[in-house]
Amino acid sequence: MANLVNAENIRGVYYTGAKDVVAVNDVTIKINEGEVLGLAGESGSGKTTLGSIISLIARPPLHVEHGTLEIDGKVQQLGEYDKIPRSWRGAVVSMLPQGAMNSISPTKRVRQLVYDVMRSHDRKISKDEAMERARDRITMLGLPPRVLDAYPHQLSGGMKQRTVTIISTLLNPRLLVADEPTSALDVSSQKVLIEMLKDMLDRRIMAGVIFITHDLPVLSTVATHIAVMYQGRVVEKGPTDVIVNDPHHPYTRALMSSVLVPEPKYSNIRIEGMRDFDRSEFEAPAVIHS
Ligand SMILES: Nc1ncnc2c1ncn2[C@@H]1O[C@H](COP(=O)(O)OP(=O)(O)OP(=O)(O)O)[C@@H](O)[C@H]1O
Repeated sequence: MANLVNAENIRGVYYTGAKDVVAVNDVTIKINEGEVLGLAGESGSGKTTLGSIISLIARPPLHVEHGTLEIDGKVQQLGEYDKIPRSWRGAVVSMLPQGAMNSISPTKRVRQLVYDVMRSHDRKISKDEAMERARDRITMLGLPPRVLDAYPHQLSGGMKQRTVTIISTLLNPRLLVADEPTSALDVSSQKVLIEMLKDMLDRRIMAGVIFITHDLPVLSTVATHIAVMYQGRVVEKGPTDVIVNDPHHPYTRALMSSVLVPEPKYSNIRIEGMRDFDRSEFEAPAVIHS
């Protein structure tokens, strides 16, 4: 499969005024076309920070000290003094932030949100054209066109999340970074959203996805590959079945054994809290499976 994304040597630090927090520490990840890379790791391990840097939306107090992002062979330096072309945001890489469905303006109908997104990229687009394109996309992905006329509160949680996902990909980004898109949904709405994301990939609406979640069972159904983060670093990365069934790094093994709905291989293992471990154990070198 063709290479889609090379994100290399990314270092992101929060300058807090007191002690700086190194949230992403020299991380390199690669994604091929058609892949869903799941980012896993405990709270605070740096998943959201890495996602925001790759989506080009890092803002102070977060500073990108260095890193490069290559998408489809085009290279962009990510350092804070490097100018990022407007055309990359939303159109080359788009982020669906955590809680997006609850942060959309309650006073705007979906059609207005759609127009705002389309217009941010193409100042000349008419309302009619924006609506026509959105209606086509919404219908193609199995939602009723009436969602365009709805206010956010009129949609169910699952419908709202599917709608914001569609809006965030209206510009056909090459890469979608979705941060905890399923965490506020019930199990059946999670399933529908995951099916829609897969459908969008099949239809080439986007060419690859970074899917950030705490939820390892969800990740094993959606991700083709998983990268496990621990204290700002990727400690293990590989195909999903290898990470789930044969993890090598001690932290990945601990993370997998903490899953409450374990894979068969883990069903007889005592569930161990992360606090039972000596953290120095996790300082083992990163394991990258091809
Ligand atoms: N605005 C901020 N200022 C200072 N430190 C921050 C800020 N935002 C995040 N951090 C710190 O950066 C580190 C990485 O946080 P991040 O939110 O990226 O982790 P995460 O793995 O996404 O966690 P979660 O799963 O809880 O969202 C943590 O130590 C966090 O406390």
